[in-house]
Amino acid sequence: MQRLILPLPGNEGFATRLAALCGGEPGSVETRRFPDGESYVRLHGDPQGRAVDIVCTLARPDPGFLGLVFAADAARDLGATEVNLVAPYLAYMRQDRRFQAGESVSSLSFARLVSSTFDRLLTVDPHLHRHPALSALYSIPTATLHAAPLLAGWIAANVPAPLIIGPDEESEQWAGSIAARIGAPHAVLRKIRRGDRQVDIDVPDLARWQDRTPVLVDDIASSGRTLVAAAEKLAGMDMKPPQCVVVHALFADDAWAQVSACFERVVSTDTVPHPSNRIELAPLLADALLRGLRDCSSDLKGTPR
Ligand SMILES: O=P(O)(O)OC[C@H]1O[C@H](OP(=O)(O)OP(=O)(O)O)[C@H](O)[C@@H]1O
Repeated sequence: MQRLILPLPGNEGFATRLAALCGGEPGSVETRRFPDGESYVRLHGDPQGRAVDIVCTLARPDPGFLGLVFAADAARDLGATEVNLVAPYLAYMRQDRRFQAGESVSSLSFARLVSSTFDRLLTVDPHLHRHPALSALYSIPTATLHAAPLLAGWIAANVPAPLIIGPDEESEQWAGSIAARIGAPHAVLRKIRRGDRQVDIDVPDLARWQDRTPVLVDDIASSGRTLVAAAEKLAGMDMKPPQCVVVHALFADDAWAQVSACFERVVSTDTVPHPSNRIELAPLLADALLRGLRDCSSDLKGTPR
């Protein structure tokens, strides 16, 4: 039986492409607020006897999260054989430990809530720096997809003679893998985060790459301070105008204006809808759904709830 693809509001475009690519039936989720502010949710599409994939990217997750839970519970009540969360961007991955006494470890709390609601989770490049895999946080099977090959393809097709640059030590994995795929050199900067919007960047000597176009690659652009600080340092080094490719285009508040002013071009994947989206990931996710969420990454294990 065809899968039922149910997008939460704002995810319709991605879900329509996904459904077309994996042969699923697109449905919809109607949401509104009752006068007292509580959430109303109604599914349009019949979950009875079929796998249901609820599509909801989790950028700015707080206002819609209860509606997402209600939609999943409704699909299960109405006979879905399994209820999966397709979250191209996965929220709450950065507060993954107690940095100061008394803080909540929101990564773990959020993972518990999602794991108690869904059977499986499919996502793209979760911000996993201190945990080896999503299975360290989530108790349901999780499938992780990686955008690096597509980022590499975009850079190879659009930027002649690139120098791939990761803004911090943790981005070595991205920068190294993208550079290796396209036969380009890469460099990694040093970042010290001093606060939510305070970042210091040190740049190594890049003089031997002055004939190349610097391309910053990162997983997330949120406040944009990492990218702005890196661009400011590069500007003082007589390099060619830099470009930037990110996976998850969160661009909080005025970040888009700040970042786009510092780079010749900024592009992103479509995990979060944004004017910078140029790299389409629906085919990657559709392929994962067609394979039954198998073989996406090593952390697809555990028992569906
Ligand atoms: O746009 P911004 O607000 O600068 O946020 C984006 C940056 O933050 C994340 O790393 P982070 O500095 O949080 O380091 P972490 O790997 O220790 O979480 C991410 O990998 C980006 O580099």
